[in-house]
Amino acid sequence: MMDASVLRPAARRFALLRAAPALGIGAALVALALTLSNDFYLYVAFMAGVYYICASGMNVLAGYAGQKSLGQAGLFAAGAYTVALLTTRLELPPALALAAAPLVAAAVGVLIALPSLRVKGPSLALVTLAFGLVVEKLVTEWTDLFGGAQGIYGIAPLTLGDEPFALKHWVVLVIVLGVAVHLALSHLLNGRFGRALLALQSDEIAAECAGISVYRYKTLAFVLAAALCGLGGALVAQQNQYFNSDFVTFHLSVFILLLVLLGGAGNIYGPIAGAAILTMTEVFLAQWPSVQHFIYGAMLLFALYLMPTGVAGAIARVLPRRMAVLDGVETPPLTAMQRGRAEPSAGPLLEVTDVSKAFGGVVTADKVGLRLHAHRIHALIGPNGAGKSTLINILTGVISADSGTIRLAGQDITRGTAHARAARGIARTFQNLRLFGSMTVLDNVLIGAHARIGVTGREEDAVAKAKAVLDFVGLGEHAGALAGSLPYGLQRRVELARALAGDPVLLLLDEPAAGLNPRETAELGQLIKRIGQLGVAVLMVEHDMGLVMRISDEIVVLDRGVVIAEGAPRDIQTNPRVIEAYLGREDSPAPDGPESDKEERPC
Ligand SMILES: Nc1ncnc2c1ncn2[C@@H]1O[C@H](COP(=O)(O)OP(=O)(O)OP(=O)(O)O)[C@@H](O)[C@H]1O
Repeated sequence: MMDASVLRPAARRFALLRAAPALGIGAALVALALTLSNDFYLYVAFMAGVYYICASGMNVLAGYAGQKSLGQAGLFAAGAYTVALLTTRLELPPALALAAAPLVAAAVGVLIALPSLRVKGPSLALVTLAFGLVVEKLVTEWTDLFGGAQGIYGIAPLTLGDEPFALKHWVVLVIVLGVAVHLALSHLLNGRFGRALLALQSDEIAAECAGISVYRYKTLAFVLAAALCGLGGALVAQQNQYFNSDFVTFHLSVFILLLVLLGGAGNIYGPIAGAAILTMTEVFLAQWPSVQHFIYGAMLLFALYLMPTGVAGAIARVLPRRMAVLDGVETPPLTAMQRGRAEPSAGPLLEVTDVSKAFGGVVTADKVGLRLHAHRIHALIGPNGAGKSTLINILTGVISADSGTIRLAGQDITRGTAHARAARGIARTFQNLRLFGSMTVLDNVLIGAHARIGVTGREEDAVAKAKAVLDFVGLGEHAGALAGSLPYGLQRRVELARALAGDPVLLLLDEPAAGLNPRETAELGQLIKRIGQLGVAVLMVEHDMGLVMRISDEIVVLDRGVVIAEGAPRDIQTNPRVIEAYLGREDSPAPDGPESDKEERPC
């Protein structure tokens, strides 16, 4: 066994080793390009490189963040017209213009991100489609600036000495840029950033509650995709030394999306496969331009219906899966949550005062007051529809209260977003499981640690801590399994591990025993008690009265949004208001002690 700190130089060597194949292939491609003298082949290679650069950005947006944009032609145009206008109108140096192109496209990307953040799925496709059409119209009609179909001539290319770049130099440049983009994106996407994007694609609410700012990450994905598409456009404009509105078509937007979907969305190698296959297809179909659109449409349908993981995904399925787990790294047992070290005798960790919430005429929280303490297990019980889940949603920032205040460790968090509250140490599980099912158990837990890891955190430390959390909940051997493939009881534990991974000070559990058998419920009870002993304040919404009475230090009873009782389990069992609230409803069992857990309530 070795210590994680010993691993640092090894990890650096490992990173270099990971970069070696891309650098080697890049060097081989450069050597090959330098031997080529046929302009046609060189041009095909250049366009393959440009398509790869555009597709790799689109993969971040569509493949990882799940935002299928149909407006990339507009961003390609933003880059192309930037170099065109900067070099012809302002006569700026071509290298400076090329560097400016992705920045201008990124700024346009922010503009399209803003409306797109409010919509999803087909509506998102329509918003981005509209953007592409607006740009197409703009560059066609505003002839004074963009030259319309006549285009802009005399775009200054890059130079070598005093000579303009030959086609061979452009090919070398796109290979160098392609390798750099690949390495940068591999680094980004195979870590915290990529996990966050995949998480928000899978479930935005669960991602927010794990500490991920969905808004910020979606915007970043739009910006990256825009910058790389703009770079592609700029390269084409400078290499051609000409650009006109005929380049900016809906067809181009579909083509860029197809590069990703056919190659393999959400796979770092997808854009390489897409660019290789579609460049070849384009060359082949050049003799029959009339069937080009038909074939691309058919390929899009094929990719969407028959090969949802694309070519790279299909290849990955037959290759042995590489485990991200660092074997041999010592994982010290969890003895305390780093932030959950408040003394048991300290004041309340969470103070809820007069919180109210109504949906139309339904009042789900009516001046609710609550005080939760570190090291203690609190249960929130009440008949169906009492407002328990709503209160959990209010405390975690998933929905906002109409009035009242919430203070965590003395700080007002009433208006804080869900991800900001998660970053402050409020973690939760959900009544209906919200796992990232197609990701590994380890990745689910790492996503839970998103805010704690931070931008500067080291991946191997995060993995070591995630493994410690998995061992703590008894899932160590399942780290590499896909979360969605586990039996239901284990999936519930994965959600619990994800919540614990962020070092919470407060853990909110929404019906953690729902769907568990009696043995699993008993084990869960033990686990929750151990979590309390780590210094965490636990609030558990639960209908299994056996579990509630066995492990709770304090119980709060909610009925129709009103707190009708609070106290020790023994007091609650004999409280007449509580008995009346339960017995008044046919669908809810009365809280009559541990024996009642044989009567499991269907959820
Ligand atoms: N987003 C919403 N819009 C409208 N009504 C809602 C919304 N969320 C909850 N409600 C209503 O608020 C009431 C309380 O629901 P909530 O899910 O909080 O109750 P609960 O105590 O958790 O119930 P259960 O034990 O059955 O899960 C219900 O009448 C529900 O229909």
